[in-house]
Amino acid sequence: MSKATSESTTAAEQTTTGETDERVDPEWSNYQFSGAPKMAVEDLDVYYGSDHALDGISMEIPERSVTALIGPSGCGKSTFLRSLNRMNDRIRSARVEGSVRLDGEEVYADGVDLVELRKRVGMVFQNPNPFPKSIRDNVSYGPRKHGDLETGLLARALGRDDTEELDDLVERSLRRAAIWEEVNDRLDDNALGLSGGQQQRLCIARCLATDPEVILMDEPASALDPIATAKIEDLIDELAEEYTVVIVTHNMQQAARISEQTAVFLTGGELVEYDETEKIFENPESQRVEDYVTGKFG
Ligand SMILES: Nc1ncnc2c1ncn2[C@@H]1O[C@H](COP(=O)(O)OP(=O)(O)OP(=O)(O)O)[C@@H](O)[C@H]1O
Repeated sequence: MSKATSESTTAAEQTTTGETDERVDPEWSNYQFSGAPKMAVEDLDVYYGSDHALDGISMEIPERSVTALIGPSGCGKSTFLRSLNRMNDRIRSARVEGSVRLDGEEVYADGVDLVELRKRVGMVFQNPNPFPKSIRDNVSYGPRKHGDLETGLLARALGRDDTEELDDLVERSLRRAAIWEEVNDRLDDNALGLSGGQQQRLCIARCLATDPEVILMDEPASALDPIATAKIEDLIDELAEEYTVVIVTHNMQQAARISEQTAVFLTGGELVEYDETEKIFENPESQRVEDYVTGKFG
């Protein structure tokens, strides 16, 4: 079945990597939704040295929903995710051109406070990465580091002690991350003693503790077993009531289960199609996307 029926979109020779000269129609990624976008990306190019990793990406991300990014290995999903909160700035060879806006404000403008940006746009990585500290200290790490909450001898000596607020924040964040019931009797235990799935929910709690508006997730369940994965998926579903979630996943069933809209990146760092998840999986416009989601390559 070919979806590329117009003259201009005829799919050409398909290789096993999905490379083809099928023209990418900008209409295929012009996903329309109601309300203002939480994030808006326009003509985004990212280079690593002379390698062109993302090629002219434009897409808008609706708030309080789950947006999935899918595509074969190396097509630029993680690069795109990192460009949303300027994590690519940490990579020496990376160069970013184009625009990313958060609530209409340019993320790449001069003078943007990167700490503040990454508080508003938090990130959860593929492998759970708790600090070798207590569960409590892991969750409260961000607010303490940023000086939002202070505890301890020095703080008390200076007449400031936010221990109660901190305890509240730890409980609230662990509850929101659906792990409170499992750890509330051992908050002072080392986080490395938790299972992989618990560690990942703890990392989500740590991210929530800085009160983000957008949560970027880079394959957050790929290192977990099916039961732990199901818990993370349920959690993502709940989080989307309050937060804007953008998730990279290799697992297409997962994208289909948890996201409202899906963006498909293909070889060469192109955004080929972006639409409601159901449309992407059941009736995509692009032949290459159809071949990818039906498992013909990738
Ligand atoms: N730190 C880096 N330095 C140089 N090149 C990089 C770096 N990170 C990614 N790249 C290159 O950029 C391209 C896109 O990589 P990226 O990791 O964004 O893709 P991806 O779709 O997330 O892949 P995967 O699914 O395998 O994680 C690849 O060619 C990759 O080799």
